Parts: sequence; structure tokens; C-alpha cells
Amino acid sequence: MKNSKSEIVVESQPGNNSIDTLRDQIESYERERKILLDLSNDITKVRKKNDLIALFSSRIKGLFYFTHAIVTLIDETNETYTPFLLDHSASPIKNHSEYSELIQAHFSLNEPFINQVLGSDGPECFLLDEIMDKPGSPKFLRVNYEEGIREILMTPLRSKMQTIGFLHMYSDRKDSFGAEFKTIIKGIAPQISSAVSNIIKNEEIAYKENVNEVLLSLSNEMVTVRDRKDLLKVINFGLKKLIPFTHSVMTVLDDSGETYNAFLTDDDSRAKEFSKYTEAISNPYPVNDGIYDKAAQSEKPVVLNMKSFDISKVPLWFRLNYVAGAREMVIKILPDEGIAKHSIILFANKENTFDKKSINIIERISSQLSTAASNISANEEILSKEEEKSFLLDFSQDIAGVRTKDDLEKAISSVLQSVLNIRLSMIRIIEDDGLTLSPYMYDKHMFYGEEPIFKELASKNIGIDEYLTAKVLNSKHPVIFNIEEEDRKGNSAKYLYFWKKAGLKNAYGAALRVGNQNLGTLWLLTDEVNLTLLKGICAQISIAISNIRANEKVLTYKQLLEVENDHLKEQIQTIYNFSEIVGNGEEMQKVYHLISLVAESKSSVLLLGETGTGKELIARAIHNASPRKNKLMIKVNCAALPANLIESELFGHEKGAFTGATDRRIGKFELANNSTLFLDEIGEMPLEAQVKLLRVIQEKELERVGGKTTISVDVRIIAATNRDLEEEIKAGRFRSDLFYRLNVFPINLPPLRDRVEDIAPLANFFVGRYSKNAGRKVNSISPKVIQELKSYLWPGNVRELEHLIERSVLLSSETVLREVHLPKDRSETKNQEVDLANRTLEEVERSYIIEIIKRCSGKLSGRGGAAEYLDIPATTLHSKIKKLEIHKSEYFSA
Ligand SMILES: Nc1ncnc2c1ncn2[C@@H]1O[C@H](COP(=O)(O)OP(=O)(O)OP(=O)(O)O)[C@@H](O)[C@H]1O
Repeated sequence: MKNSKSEIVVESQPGNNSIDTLRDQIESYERERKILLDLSNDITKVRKKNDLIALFSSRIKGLFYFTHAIVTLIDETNETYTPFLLDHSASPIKNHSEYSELIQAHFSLNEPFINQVLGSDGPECFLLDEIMDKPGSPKFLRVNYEEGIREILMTPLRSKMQTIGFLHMYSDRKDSFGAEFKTIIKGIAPQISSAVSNIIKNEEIAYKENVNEVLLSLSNEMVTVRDRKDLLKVINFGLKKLIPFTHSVMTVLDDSGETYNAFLTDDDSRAKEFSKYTEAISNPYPVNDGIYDKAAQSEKPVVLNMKSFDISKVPLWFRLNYVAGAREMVIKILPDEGIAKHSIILFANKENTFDKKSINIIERISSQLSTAASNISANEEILSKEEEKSFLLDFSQDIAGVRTKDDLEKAISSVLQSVLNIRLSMIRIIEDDGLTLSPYMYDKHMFYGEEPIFKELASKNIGIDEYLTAKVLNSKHPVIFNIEEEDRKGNSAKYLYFWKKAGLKNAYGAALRVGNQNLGTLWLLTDEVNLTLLKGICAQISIAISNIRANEKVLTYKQLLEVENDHLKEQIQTIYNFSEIVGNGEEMQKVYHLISLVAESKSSVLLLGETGTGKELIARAIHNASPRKNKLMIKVNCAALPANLIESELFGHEKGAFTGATDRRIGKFELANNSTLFLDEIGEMPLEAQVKLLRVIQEKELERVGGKTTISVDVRIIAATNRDLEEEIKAGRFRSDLFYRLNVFPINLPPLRDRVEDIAPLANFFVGRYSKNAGRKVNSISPKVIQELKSYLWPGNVRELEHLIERSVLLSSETVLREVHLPKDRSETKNQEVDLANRTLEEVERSYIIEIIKRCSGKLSGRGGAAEYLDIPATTLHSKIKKLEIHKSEYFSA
């Protein structure tokens, strides 16, 4: 530079100048030399980047005129140059609206203007109005022009044969950059280049030191990270020192590796303001969504220009961030020893934010980030396992105390609803048939106001092969059903109506099992639930239900045993009383024959006969001679039951079936399963009960009152009546269809008066029994008494004889029974006959009818009734009673 200046002076003024001019020139030369010398001295000391340009400008401005200077640097990788050293104070464009954009912009190296500069070995001068509008010309030319700049001097800065950047000098005058100016700038350019190189190196060193320092503190902080919040702090306060991102997200893969969802979300995200944000950060996304899979394929962090994506096809989180202003993102799948589970995503609102340095930093911290995230996950898992454990422990304690369904309902509702915010939709239990499931327990509130639909749902059992039920029963784990999706698929099941009504996202179906045995299904409604916990809860509920059911069975069995016990006692009593059937007369022989024909079959038997003829005795004889003899014969006295209880007596009832049904009750039909049911006094059964009885006899199936399940029964029916059923049918009191069902095998028991030959053996039999019972010595009956007994009509049949003998034995003190107290002595009747002459015919008829009714124990019609004895129709007897004003008290009082 010095040489070139002296050359100019010497060559242009070859010794013709005056001394003064020469002195002036020498002085000027000295000044110039000094400025340049100072400049080159100062340049070597410059450490801060903008100091260099300020220093350079102030020194050169001492020699030449120009407005301001800047240095731009070449970025080889993307073939651009970008502002590096700026002299803000001198810049006339600093107030221009595009200034801040310009000082960060990257200008292309591939255009004529800069190519001319690159091709030159020294400063190149341009008039802005000539070049600024040429195709490809950089924007800064026009901006400078708009702020009054007219000329630019561009000098390539070279270091080790390579152009590293450009020195830009601007002037608001034309012709500012003369030959001398250019020569000086050309001369000083190498020093500027080396100063810039030094600054770059220093900056690089400082940057590296800073990066190392930040990364070191980051890594120290990351070691102490315990939860997601801590990690977010580290990323935001640490990583933001090195990378200019706006906000971050971390994701985690699910166990199957098929979906990912948010692991960590940054509160700085402007996407938070959108209503769909919660959905965006809680949704799982398939890994092949065009974003995640891109990152997964690359080992390096992947920078994505968000603008280049079709916004209608990107995942929701991407779309929300884009709409909120994000334009660039970098995503890195974090390395892991096993499956890479986590990823980090950084967003920026400007393109080209994530440069090589950012990528390098992300790479450097990715393994630490991964470790921290994994540690947090592991930590969370331990915590949640501990929580699960203590939760299940509490739950199992609650469940352990459960004895009844009510207890279980309380325990479940307190845990599910209050603690986990889950709604119990339904527990269904597999029925004994193994093919259907009936409702066992449900949240009543869910069905509030919807009883008709619920009743319809609950009245029908669900088959084990119903679509969702089968899925759940066949799965080892709880199955999740998205309610909206089920609806969309067109699932028209009734339960879906209630699922939708609950307003929750998912239905969880889990099999209730004890060991490998399916017990039923549990249906819960909630948005989200920990599946491990759910499995634990199911296991506990399964055990509880199986215990409750076992308990119920024990109770039922106990009840059964108690009832059986009562029957047994009754039977022992009966056996004691009727160890044998007495009577070998012709009539009874016929009966025995019939018993032998029917006993072994399953056929229904209808025993007909007057009261006290021994129908029950015969019924037991048939049962005892049948293959069912090892089980108890169950007896129901249809006349002794109030009409409203007869059904529950016969078929049983469920708890709560009607007011007063405080417990489940097993009906006589169920008790008589595989045995005989003796329906005594069947003629007294109300019509309504007759219908149900007929149905059960025909279908061999019954339902308990208030019950929903059918119970199969195998019962042999023996019915008995002292009424004339055919007459009852005519009178509309007995159903003919039931009669035909029962009348399969009728056996008529003869009245005692028709088998006089049996009277003496029976009387002797009873004497033996009651004399022994009462501690008397009576062992025979006098012929006179036998004769009296034979002459009597016995309206009460064998029972009457039995009672008479019992009474007489008690009154006798001898060994021979010489006297019996028959209701009316025949001799007395003879005495009465003496008085007949003194009475009117009506009076005689009246007392005769009363006497006969008395003998028939008040029975007016039917077999053994007064009408039969009088040989008049029952209707005639009724009108006579009315006419003669005979009152009940007259024949019942005796
Ligand atoms: N052949 C018989 N041998 C011994 N005892 C008999 C005989 N027939 C009936 N009895 C006795 O007579 C009583 C009445 O019998 P049972 O109760 O079987 O008659 P029933 O026809 O069922 O009467 P009801 O129609 O009033 O119920 C019984 O206590 C039984 O001891």
C-alpha cells in the first residue's frame, strides 16, 4: 500500500513540483502512512467483531469519503453470504423497515453482481442505480439506494486462497471510490481478511466454550432430573441458550411401538390457546404419520420446513403448531439401549433457524436427554406401581370384608367412582347353562329416567358369543372400545345407548375370572384407565363375586337342608304313624294293584276319595315304591295357603320380588326336583295358580317369582282331592286342561263304609298303636263294639275311626275296649223314632237333614256329602236348607 502510494506521487509528479507541493504531498503521504499503520496495528488487536468495522471506518474516513462499511461472510454449504460485521451507528439504512430482516438474510452467491466481485482480485465499484434492478441482484442494494446510497465498493476478502467474505463500502455520492481509494482498500484487504478470520476463530472458540459450558451444566442438571417438569426446565433454560427455538415437545412410544404421544409439552407453546390443544397432546398418533417415521429413518436430527407439508394431511399437533406460527421444526428420535422410545421436537417461527450448529447440539445432548426421559419413565413407573400396589392393597382390604352383593356394590362404587372417576356400567355373570350372561350389578344412576330401555336390556340375557362379550371373554387383558367408533360401526346393542349417554370416551370390558374359569364380564366407562390397575381390580372383584356366590349357594343349601330337615321330621312322624297300610278288603286290593302299576313310572297320579280315606298315605306309598324314594316327597297343602302366597310357595321367589320378600326363597317345586311333589287338596287351588302349575308341569321349567332365569326341574306330581273335579270344572272353579294333565292315572280310594271288612283290622291296628302310646293295656275290642263300628257310616272315614279309637282307648281302663263314643248311637235314633208321631213332617225332615249333615262333618255336596246320603241333588239340598232355615251352627256345634 505504501509502495503504491509513493509510486502514484513519484510517477505523476516527476520532479516538476514546487518544494511546497512536494512537502504537502509528503505530509499527506505521512498522514496516510500513519493512518494505515495505525489501522494495521489496531487491526491486530481487535477481538470484538463490530469493533473492527467501526475502527476500520473511522480510520479510512480520515482519508476518503464514504458513508458506511460492512463485512459479509460466505457460507459455503448453502452458497450464500450473510452480514457478519456491521457498523450500526453509521448505517443510513438502520431505520429502514427491512433492516432487521436484511442483517440476518442469506444472499445467493449465484448471481451476476456477486460473481463479478468474486471474479475480481480487488475492489469493484458499482453505481447502485445501474445494478440494483438486474435479475438476481441482492435486496440490500435497493434498500441502500432507497436510503440515499448511490455507490458501492465491493472487495473480496481472501484467506489462504479462499474467498471468505466481502468488504462492502457505501457512499451517498457518485464517484467516491477513485483509483487511489481502491488501491488503498486493495492493500488493506488482506489485513481485514486475516482480522475477520481471527474474529471467526475467536468466535468459534468462544462459541465452543459456551456450548461446552452450557452442555456441561445441562448434563449436570439432567442427572438430577426426577420428573417431567424438571426436564422441561432444563430444556427451556439450558438448551435455549444454544438453540433459538420457541418451544419444545417430547414424545414417547407406546409399548406396542405402533403409536406415540406427548411425553412433555412446553407451556410456551402458542398452540395452547387452541381448544383442540388438550386433544392434540393426549391423542396417540400412528408412527407412520409422515413425520415421526421420517425422523425414525434418520440417525441425525431432521429439520422440517413446516410450510412444505400439506396441512390437511399432517397430525393434529403439527397442524396446531403451524397455525400458531411455527414454521420450522427439528425432530430427533432419542437413542436408547433397547427400543428408542422418546423423541424431542423443537419449533421455531422462522425458517433456517435450525442450522448445523443446532443440529450438532441436539445430537450431542440426545443421549443424555434419552437417559433423563427413560429415568423419568422408570421413576414414574415405580411410583405408579407403588401407587397401584397401595391402591390394590386398600381395595383388597375393602373386598376382603365383603360378604354380600350389597357390600360389594358399596366397595366397588367407592373405589371406582370416588377414587378413579370410573363409572360401572355393568357386571354380568355367566349363568349355570354356561351360554348366557345375566346382569349382576350396575350403576343405577346410569339408568335413571331410562327404566323401560334398561328393563329391556336387563330382561334378556346376553349370549357368550355376543360380539363384544366374546371378544372380552377370549382376551387375557381388558379390551378397550371407543364408544364413538362402536357407534360409527353401527353397533345397535342396547348398552351402547347408555354408553353414549355417560359422555365418556371409552368402554373397558374385562373378563372376570377365577383361575382359568370365566365368571362373567365387567364393563366400565371412562376416558382413560391404567390397565394394570384394572386387571388387579378385576381379579379382586372376581374373587369377591365367586365368594359371594359360594356363600349364597351355602345359604341356599343350608335353607334346603333346613326345609329338608323339616320334611324329614314330618316324614319320620308319618313313617311312625303309617308304617303300614291296613286293610285287605277287595276294594283296597284294587288300590294296591293300581299302586303297583304306576309306582315306578314318572306319570302323574290323581288320588280321589273322601276326606280321611288315606290319600296322603297312598301318595307316600307310591313315592316309596318309586325310583325317587331316596329323596324326600314334598307335600303342599293347597287349601292351607292364602291365594297370594301359593305361587311363591310353589315356585319360590327372589329377594325383593314383592313386599315382605326379604330373602330369596326356594319353592316346593325346586325342592322336589328329582323327587315327588304331593299336591294335597288340589281342588282348592286358585285358578290363577292352576295356570302356572300347568305351565310348569308341561314345560318342566320354572321361574322364581321376581326372578329372571329359568330353572329346569324333574318332578313327579301326585295330586289329591276330595272334591268332584268334573263338577268343579263345570262350575268354572277348576281348569279342564290341568285336570286332564293330572288325571293321567286316577286312583279312587273307597270310603270306609264301602269296605266294612277293613273296619275291624283298622280298629285293632289303632287300638294297638294308641294303647301303647298312652300307656294303656287295651289289646282287644269287644264284638259289640266291632258291630257298632261296622254299622256306622263313617263320614270322616279312617281318620274318624282313628280318632274315635284314640279317644276310646284313653277313656278305657280295661284290657278289652267295651265302649266307643260314636257321634250318634243307632239305638238313640230308634228312640227318636218313638217321638216322630208327635212332630210335623217338616220338623222330622229338618232334624233328619241336620243329623245327616252332622254325620258328613258339614260336607254338603260331592262324594260322602250329605246330598249323596240323602240321594237328592246338591241344589235340592241347598234349597231345603234355605227353606227349613237350617243354620250352620246347628250342624257344626255338635
Ligand atoms: N289304610 C289305612 N291304614 C292305616 N291308617 C290309615 C289308612 N287309611 C287312612 N289311615 C289314617 O287315616 C288318617 C287320614 O289319612 P290321610 O291323611 O291319608 O287321608 P286323606 O284322604 O289324605 O285325608 P284328607 O283328604 O282329609 O287330606 C291318617 O292319619 C292315616 O293314619
